[in-house]
Amino acid sequence: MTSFIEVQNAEMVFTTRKGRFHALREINLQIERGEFITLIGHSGCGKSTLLNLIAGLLTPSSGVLLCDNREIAAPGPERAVVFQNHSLLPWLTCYENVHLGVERVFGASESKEQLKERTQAALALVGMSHAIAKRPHEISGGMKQRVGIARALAMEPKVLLMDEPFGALDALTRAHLQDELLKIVARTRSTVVMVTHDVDEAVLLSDRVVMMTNGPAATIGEILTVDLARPRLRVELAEDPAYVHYRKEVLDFLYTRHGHVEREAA
Ligand SMILES: Nc1ncnc2c1ncn2[C@@H]1O[C@H](COP(=O)(O)OP(=O)(O)OP(=O)(O)O)[C@@H](O)[C@H]1O
Repeated sequence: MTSFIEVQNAEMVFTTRKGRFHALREINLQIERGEFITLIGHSGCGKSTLLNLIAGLLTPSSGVLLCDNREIAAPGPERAVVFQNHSLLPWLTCYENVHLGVERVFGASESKEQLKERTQAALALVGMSHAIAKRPHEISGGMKQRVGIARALAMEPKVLLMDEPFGALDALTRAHLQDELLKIVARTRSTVVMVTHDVDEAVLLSDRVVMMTNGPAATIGEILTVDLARPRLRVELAEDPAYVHYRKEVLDFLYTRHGHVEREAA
């Protein structure tokens, strides 16, 4: 039986002005429904490339990707993407930004009232009901990111793909949104694949941490299963020996076994 998401022998070779660049090699990954997966690795190793392959924004040079037994050949509403820098349309209100996605997915099958309810419910889920009439420039970075998450969730995607969604935020806002995301995902039971640079974020959120080797021709080095009970509370976890152990495993992989090439050369 195949898993919910299957990446089978995926290779990614980019054609650049300087020639061919082999970004990813032999990527094999199985993700089950409802799993929270993070992709971690040094800058430039190919995390976003792998996420974009799953999103259908890129096509692999060879290999196959499947979602729910169908080949991923293009982007689709069942795989919503949240980027690091929110991608809200600046001339639309928060409500309109979310409604746009809702209309695209459910516009043909549901009434205007139902679309409105979906939009309002998604904004309520991320605690943004108070700002529905505001435009992106009138709200903070953390709030914009929440609206971006609301837009993605409102489309009821089977998979939520997130590329460093909290990377541009200050530490406190980031921690707050991580906690919110944990609660939302517990409610929606979404399957999530998230790119991160942050070891604590990876361990706190994930069922499995996919650790990538350095590029070029990067691949999956190791996969760490994080067997910590949910709900997870960051303050309690900080001193939990199991959490400390998982964190060290990821740090060892990144800085001992696969230290960044630039540092090694130095
Ligand atoms: N469209 C493209 N054309 C050519 N090379 C590309 C393209 N997209 C990515 N690359 C190269 O592929 C490699 C992997 O890039 P990618 O953005 O996936 O890495 P990343 O791990 O997400 O990096 P970061 O953590 O810095 O965001 C890099 O060397 C990058 O320069």
